[in-house]
Amino acid sequence: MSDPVLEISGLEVTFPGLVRSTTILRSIDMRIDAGDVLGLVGESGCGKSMTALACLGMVPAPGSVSGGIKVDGYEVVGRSDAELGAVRGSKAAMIFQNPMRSLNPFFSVGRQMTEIIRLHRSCDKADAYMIAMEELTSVHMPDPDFALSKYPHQLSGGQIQRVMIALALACRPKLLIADEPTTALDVTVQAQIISLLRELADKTGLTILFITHDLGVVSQLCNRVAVMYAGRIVETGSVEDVIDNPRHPYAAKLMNTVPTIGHGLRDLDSIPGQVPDPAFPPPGCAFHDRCALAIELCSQTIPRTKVMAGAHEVACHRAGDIRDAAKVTS
Ligand SMILES: Nc1ncnc2c1ncn2[C@@H]1O[C@H](COP(=O)(O)OP(=O)(O)OP(=O)(O)O)[C@@H](O)[C@H]1O
Repeated sequence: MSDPVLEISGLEVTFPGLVRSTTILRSIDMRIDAGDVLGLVGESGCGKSMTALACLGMVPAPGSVSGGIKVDGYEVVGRSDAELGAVRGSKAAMIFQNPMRSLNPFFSVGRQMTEIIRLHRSCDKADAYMIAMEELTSVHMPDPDFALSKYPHQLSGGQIQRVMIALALACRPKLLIADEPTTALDVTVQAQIISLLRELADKTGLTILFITHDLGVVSQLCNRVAVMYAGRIVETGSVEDVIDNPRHPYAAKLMNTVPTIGHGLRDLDSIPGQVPDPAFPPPGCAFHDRCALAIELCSQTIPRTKVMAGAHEVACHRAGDIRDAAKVTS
């Protein structure tokens, strides 16, 4: 088995508070192999973005990080900002929901792209411009020369997201982290960006950690899924394992009872009850008070992760019973 592109082990992220500290991420283990596209899903506030930020050593102060995060073999936890320069861009690059915020409105797209490319590829201005043109062509920007001459506000949301993907790829990262990169785009443009990412994964073997609320996108784009709940990974497996045969009651709820919205893609924010406040985590399994299958043990003991079959892993005391439960709760 080849070395993973991303290997997270025992990751915890904690923020100090006036009265008590709050642990946002708990015992996260995750592995992404070369060429995998892993969808990280879960309700709002469960810790998806914080996991992504931790991978680039970008947890905001005063958060503290413990555990291990290896990106292409390089340990991220405990590194200084200067050392993390070796990871950001060249080992892992990130694209965000609001790409406009990542660019400076006062400089042309061309100037910003060439400066960043020169920083990572040690080349002169003319070569950086050629690389920018090539990368914009590879993300199907209609007129790359024209796009490079424009200021960010003169391009559409979809075009700016293509610029950000091109910029990320120009640095030749091993891992692309995409944090809800299509949420702010209209449906047609969303579909174009998803199909572009799928094409890049197929053609170049790009490894992607894709954060989303949208299970339709997971089915189209990803080959693996990790489901997060209240700062923990509760189920991981292939798309077929997790979407067609979920074993955690939370994942089963997401996959079976979530209504279809507008354009036919399913959104996650509709399970009755609420994700617990991370400052006051319930004892035992954090999902037990929303779970139709909970037994006494669930309110007492945090379930360990069990391997169901192959790479399908579930952290639930009732994981063995969930095939029937999924039918009951749907
Ligand atoms: N800078 C911060 N300081 C303290 N707590 C934070 C900070 N940023 C996020 N959190 C908390 O961390 C938890 C996880 O947030 P995160 O943004 O990772 O969730 P998410 O799953 O990405 O949600 P969404 O889908 O809405 O983006 C939340 O409870 C949030 O309030």
